[in-house]
Amino acid sequence: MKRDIETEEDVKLLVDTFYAHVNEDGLLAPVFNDVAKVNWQHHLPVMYNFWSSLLFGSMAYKGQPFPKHTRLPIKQEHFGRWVILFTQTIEELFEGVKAEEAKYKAKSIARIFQMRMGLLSILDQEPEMQ
Ligand code: HEM
Repeated sequence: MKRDIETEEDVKLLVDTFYAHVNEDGLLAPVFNDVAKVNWQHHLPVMYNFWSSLLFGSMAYKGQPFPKHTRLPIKQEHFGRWVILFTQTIEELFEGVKAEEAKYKAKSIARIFQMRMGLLSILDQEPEMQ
């Protein structure tokens, strides 16, 4: 039986596994590596802090995520894939209340980003992302 997300080590495993999947994905990997030229040694610890703040209220993340995304060439299909990979990663590794919370928060933030980028209207049905 799988465990829930309980420790900082669990968050690290979640983030590392998720971005490993992102890096194998034909749609998302080029955005991170070719367009944004992400420095993974920098980005991964930022994402540990982000998810630790969201799930455990650690307050370790102090940034503003949205502006980092506005100039990326990303559309609904990219967000859809991001959410699928994130959901699959959680389900691969964990189960429980925090695991459900992480999936829900990821979906909600993806939806808010898309609305702010004009990719999704408040009236749109939630796309099938499961
Ligand atoms: C199509 C989907 C997405 C793509 C392609 C994408 C790509 C990126 C890129 C390229 C960066 C900048 C990394 C760097 O240069 O250091 C970034 C940062 C970040 N992204 Fe995303 N992202 C996506 C969706 C999301 C979603 C849904 C969330 C939240 C649930 C999220 C949270 C963040 C956070 C917290 C940062 C760090 C911002 C900072 O440096 O403070 N991203 N993302």
